[in-house]
Amino acid sequence: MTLDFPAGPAPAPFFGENRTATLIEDLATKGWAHATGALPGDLVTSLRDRLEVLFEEGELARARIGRGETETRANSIRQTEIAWLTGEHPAERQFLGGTEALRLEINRALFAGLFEFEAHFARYPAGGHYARHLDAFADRPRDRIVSLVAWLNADWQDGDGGELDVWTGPDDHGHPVATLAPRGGDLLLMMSETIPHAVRATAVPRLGLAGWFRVNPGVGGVLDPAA
Ligand SMILES: O=C(O)CCC(=O)C(=O)O
Ligand SMILES: [Fe+2]
Repeated sequence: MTLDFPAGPAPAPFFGENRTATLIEDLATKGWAHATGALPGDLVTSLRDRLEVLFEEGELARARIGRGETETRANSIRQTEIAWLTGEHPAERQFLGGTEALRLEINRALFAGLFEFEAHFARYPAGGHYARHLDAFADRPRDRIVSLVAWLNADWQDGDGGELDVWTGPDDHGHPVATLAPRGGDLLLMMSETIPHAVRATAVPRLGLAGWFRVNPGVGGVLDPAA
Protein backbone atom coordinates (compact mmCIF):
# COMPACT_ATOMS: atom_id res chain seq x y z
CA MET A 1 0.00 0.00 0.00
CA THR A 2 1.53 3.31 -1.00
CA LEU A 3 0.28 6.78 -0.33
CA ASP A 4 0.24 10.03 -2.16
CA PHE A 5 1.05 13.10 -0.17
CA PRO A 6 -0.95 16.09 -1.36
CA ALA A 7 0.96 19.28 -2.04
CA GLY A 8 1.04 21.39 1.11
CA PRO A 9 3.30 22.02 4.06
CA ALA A 10 6.45 19.85 4.03
CA PRO A 11 6.03 16.65 6.11
CA ALA A 12 7.61 16.77 9.59
CA PRO A 13 11.02 15.02 9.62
CA PHE A 14 11.97 12.61 12.41
CA PHE A 15 15.18 14.47 13.17
CA GLY A 16 17.24 17.55 12.31
CA GLU A 17 19.32 18.27 9.25
CA ASN A 18 22.70 17.22 10.66
CA ARG A 19 21.47 13.87 11.86
CA THR A 20 19.69 13.23 8.58
CA ALA A 21 22.87 14.08 6.66
CA THR A 22 24.96 11.69 8.80
CA LEU A 23 22.48 8.88 8.27
CA ILE A 24 22.40 9.37 4.52
CA GLU A 25 26.19 9.51 4.40
CA ASP A 26 26.42 6.20 6.31
CA LEU A 27 23.89 4.70 3.93
CA ALA A 28 25.87 5.83 0.88
CA THR A 29 29.29 4.76 2.19
CA LYS A 30 28.54 1.59 4.24
CA GLY A 31 25.21 0.55 2.76
CA TRP A 32 23.45 0.80 6.11
CA ALA A 33 22.84 3.38 8.85
CA HIS A 34 21.65 2.94 12.44
CA ALA A 35 20.01 5.68 14.50
CA THR A 36 19.16 5.23 18.17
CA GLY A 37 16.28 7.20 19.68
CA ALA A 38 15.24 8.33 16.20
CA LEU A 39 11.45 8.33 16.57
CA PRO A 40 9.70 10.57 19.12
CA GLY A 41 8.59 8.62 22.24
CA ASP A 42 4.90 9.48 21.82
CA LEU A 43 4.95 8.24 18.23
CA VAL A 44 6.59 4.97 19.29
CA THR A 45 3.87 4.51 21.94
CA SER A 46 1.00 5.23 19.57
CA LEU A 47 2.40 2.98 16.83
CA ARG A 48 2.89 0.19 19.37
CA ASP A 49 -0.70 0.64 20.64
CA ARG A 50 -1.92 0.49 17.05
CA LEU A 51 -0.01 -2.74 16.39
CA GLU A 52 -1.35 -4.28 19.60
CA VAL A 53 -4.93 -3.45 18.58
CA LEU A 54 -4.38 -4.94 15.12
CA PHE A 55 -3.03 -8.10 16.77
CA GLU A 56 -5.90 -8.37 19.28
CA GLU A 57 -8.48 -7.83 16.55
CA GLY A 58 -6.96 -10.59 14.42
CA GLU A 59 -5.92 -8.17 11.67
CA LEU A 60 -2.37 -9.50 11.32
CA ALA A 61 -1.59 -12.10 8.66
CA ARG A 62 1.22 -14.62 8.44
CA ALA A 63 4.00 -13.11 6.36
CA ARG A 64 4.86 -15.01 3.20
CA ILE A 65 8.16 -15.48 1.48
CA GLY A 66 8.75 -16.23 -2.21
CA ARG A 67 6.03 -17.76 -4.33
CA GLY A 68 5.56 -21.51 -4.18
CA GLU A 69 7.32 -22.14 -0.87
CA THR A 70 5.87 -24.88 1.30
CA GLU A 71 4.56 -23.76 4.67
CA THR A 72 7.18 -25.83 6.49
CA ARG A 73 10.01 -24.26 4.54
CA ALA A 74 8.49 -20.78 4.92
CA ASN A 75 8.33 -21.31 8.69
CA SER A 76 11.98 -22.21 8.81
CA ILE A 77 12.85 -18.93 7.04
CA ARG A 78 10.46 -16.42 8.48
CA GLN A 79 8.04 -16.51 11.35
CA THR A 80 6.20 -13.24 11.82
CA GLU A 81 2.79 -11.63 11.34
CA ILE A 82 2.24 -8.40 9.46
CA ALA A 83 -0.30 -5.70 8.53
CA TRP A 84 0.35 -3.07 5.85
CA LEU A 85 0.10 0.59 6.85
CA THR A 86 -2.81 2.36 5.23
CA GLY A 87 -2.29 5.83 6.69
CA GLU A 88 -5.83 5.87 8.07
CA HIS A 89 -4.66 5.97 11.67
CA PRO A 90 -3.06 9.23 12.92
CA ALA A 91 0.06 7.44 14.22
CA GLU A 92 0.57 5.80 10.82
CA ARG A 93 0.08 9.15 9.14
CA GLN A 94 2.69 10.80 11.37
CA PHE A 95 5.15 7.97 10.74
CA LEU A 96 4.59 8.19 6.99
CA GLY A 97 5.17 11.95 7.20
CA GLY A 98 8.61 11.28 8.68
CA THR A 99 9.47 8.69 6.05
CA GLU A 100 8.27 11.07 3.33
CA ALA A 101 10.65 13.77 4.63
CA LEU A 102 13.43 11.17 4.62
CA ARG A 103 12.58 10.12 1.05
CA LEU A 104 12.90 13.71 -0.16
CA GLU A 105 16.24 14.14 1.67
CA ILE A 106 17.71 10.89 0.28
CA ASN A 107 16.67 11.94 -3.20
CA ARG A 108 18.18 15.39 -2.75
CA ALA A 109 21.49 14.06 -1.39
CA LEU A 110 21.97 10.98 -3.58
CA PHE A 111 19.86 11.61 -6.69
CA ALA A 112 18.21 8.29 -5.86
CA GLY A 113 14.90 8.86 -7.63
CA LEU A 114 12.97 7.17 -4.81
CA PHE A 115 9.39 7.33 -5.86
CA GLU A 116 7.27 5.94 -3.04
CA PHE A 117 7.33 4.21 0.33
CA GLU A 118 5.41 1.19 1.58
CA ALA A 119 5.57 -0.33 5.05
CA HIS A 120 4.06 -2.98 7.26
CA PHE A 121 3.81 -3.55 10.97
CA ALA A 122 5.46 -6.79 12.05
CA ARG A 123 4.92 -8.81 15.20
CA TYR A 124 7.26 -11.72 15.84
CA PRO A 125 5.78 -14.15 18.39
CA ALA A 126 8.07 -15.75 20.98
CA GLY A 127 10.25 -18.05 18.87
CA GLY A 128 9.77 -15.83 15.79
CA HIS A 129 12.76 -15.11 13.57
CA TYR A 130 13.76 -14.25 10.00
CA ALA A 131 16.71 -16.04 8.37
CA ARG A 132 19.43 -14.11 6.55
CA HIS A 133 18.03 -12.45 3.42
CA LEU A 134 18.14 -9.46 1.08
CA ASP A 135 14.96 -7.37 0.80
CA ALA A 136 15.08 -7.00 -2.98
CA PHE A 137 14.62 -10.10 -5.07
CA ALA A 138 16.79 -10.82 -8.07
CA ASP A 139 13.85 -12.31 -9.99
CA ARG A 140 11.82 -9.11 -9.90
CA PRO A 141 12.20 -5.81 -11.69
CA ARG A 142 14.32 -3.43 -9.66
CA ASP A 143 11.99 -1.67 -7.24
CA ARG A 144 12.92 -1.83 -3.54
CA ILE A 145 16.01 0.34 -3.17
CA VAL A 146 16.29 1.44 0.47
CA SER A 147 14.88 -0.56 3.41
CA LEU A 148 13.84 1.03 6.68
CA VAL A 149 13.27 -0.84 9.93
CA ALA A 150 11.86 0.90 13.02
CA TRP A 151 11.39 -0.97 16.28
CA LEU A 152 8.56 -0.42 18.76
CA ASN A 153 9.51 -2.53 21.80
CA ALA A 154 8.93 -0.74 25.10
CA ASP A 155 11.55 -2.16 27.39
CA TRP A 156 13.91 -4.46 25.54
CA GLN A 157 16.21 -6.45 27.85
CA ASP A 158 19.44 -8.28 27.17
CA GLY A 159 18.42 -11.89 26.82
CA ASP A 160 15.14 -11.12 25.04
CA GLY A 161 16.85 -12.15 21.78
CA GLY A 162 15.42 -10.83 18.52
CA GLU A 163 18.56 -8.89 17.57
CA LEU A 164 19.06 -7.90 13.96
CA ASP A 165 22.33 -9.13 12.45
CA VAL A 166 23.73 -7.06 9.57
CA TRP A 167 26.46 -8.04 7.08
CA THR A 168 28.47 -5.75 4.83
CA GLY A 169 27.46 -7.34 1.51
CA PRO A 170 26.16 -10.48 -0.20
CA ASP A 171 29.61 -12.13 -0.20
CA ASP A 172 30.25 -11.46 3.47
CA HIS A 173 29.71 -14.76 5.28
CA GLY A 174 31.74 -13.84 8.34
CA HIS A 175 30.54 -12.51 11.66
CA PRO A 176 27.86 -9.85 11.35
CA VAL A 177 29.28 -6.32 11.20
CA ALA A 178 26.52 -5.23 13.61
CA THR A 179 24.08 -6.96 15.96
CA LEU A 180 21.34 -4.51 16.91
CA ALA A 181 18.85 -4.81 19.75
CA PRO A 182 15.32 -3.93 18.55
CA ARG A 183 14.85 -1.06 20.99
CA GLY A 184 11.74 1.10 20.66
CA GLY A 185 12.50 4.29 18.72
CA ASP A 186 15.67 3.02 17.02
CA LEU A 187 15.79 2.94 13.25
CA LEU A 188 17.87 1.22 10.58
CA LEU A 189 18.30 2.06 6.90
CA MET A 190 19.82 -0.48 4.48
CA MET A 191 20.41 -0.76 0.76
CA SER A 192 17.77 -3.37 -0.11
CA GLU A 193 19.75 -5.18 -2.80
CA THR A 194 23.12 -5.47 -1.10
CA ILE A 195 22.85 -5.65 2.71
CA PRO A 196 22.03 -9.14 4.04
CA HIS A 197 20.38 -9.19 7.46
CA ALA A 198 18.63 -11.65 9.78
CA VAL A 199 16.38 -11.51 12.84
CA ARG A 200 17.57 -13.82 15.61
CA ALA A 201 14.91 -15.87 17.39
CA THR A 202 13.10 -13.70 19.89
CA ALA A 203 12.24 -14.93 23.39
CA VAL A 204 9.30 -12.51 23.80
CA PRO A 205 6.87 -10.93 21.30
CA ARG A 206 8.84 -8.44 19.20
CA LEU A 207 7.21 -5.39 17.61
CA GLY A 208 8.33 -3.19 14.76
CA LEU A 209 7.83 -1.78 11.30
CA ALA A 210 9.59 -2.62 8.06
CA GLY A 211 9.30 -0.45 4.98
CA TRP A 212 10.81 0.12 1.56
CA PHE A 213 11.56 3.17 -0.52
CA ARG A 214 10.92 2.15 -4.09
CA VAL A 215 11.60 3.40 -7.56
CA ASN A 216 9.05 3.23 -10.29
CA PRO A 217 10.16 -0.04 -11.96
CA GLY A 218 9.49 1.51 -15.35
CA VAL A 219 12.03 4.23 -14.61
CA GLY A 220 14.69 2.21 -12.77
CA GLY A 221 16.37 4.80 -10.55
CA VAL A 222 20.01 4.39 -9.63
CA LEU A 223 21.53 5.21 -6.28
CA ASP A 224 25.10 6.17 -7.03
CA PRO A 225 27.10 6.97 -3.88
CA ALA A 226 29.76 8.65 -5.99
CA ALA A 227 27.28 11.13 -7.43
O1 LIG B 1 12.22 -6.66 12.05
C1 LIG B 1 13.38 -6.51 11.71
O2 LIG B 1 14.25 -6.15 12.51
C2 LIG B 1 13.78 -6.73 10.27
C3 LIG B 1 12.68 -7.27 9.41
C4 LIG B 1 13.12 -7.59 8.01
O3 LIG B 1 14.26 -7.81 7.72
C5 LIG B 1 12.11 -7.59 6.92
O4 LIG B 1 10.90 -7.51 7.21
O5 LIG B 1 12.51 -7.68 5.75
FE1 LIG C 1 14.55 -7.67 5.62
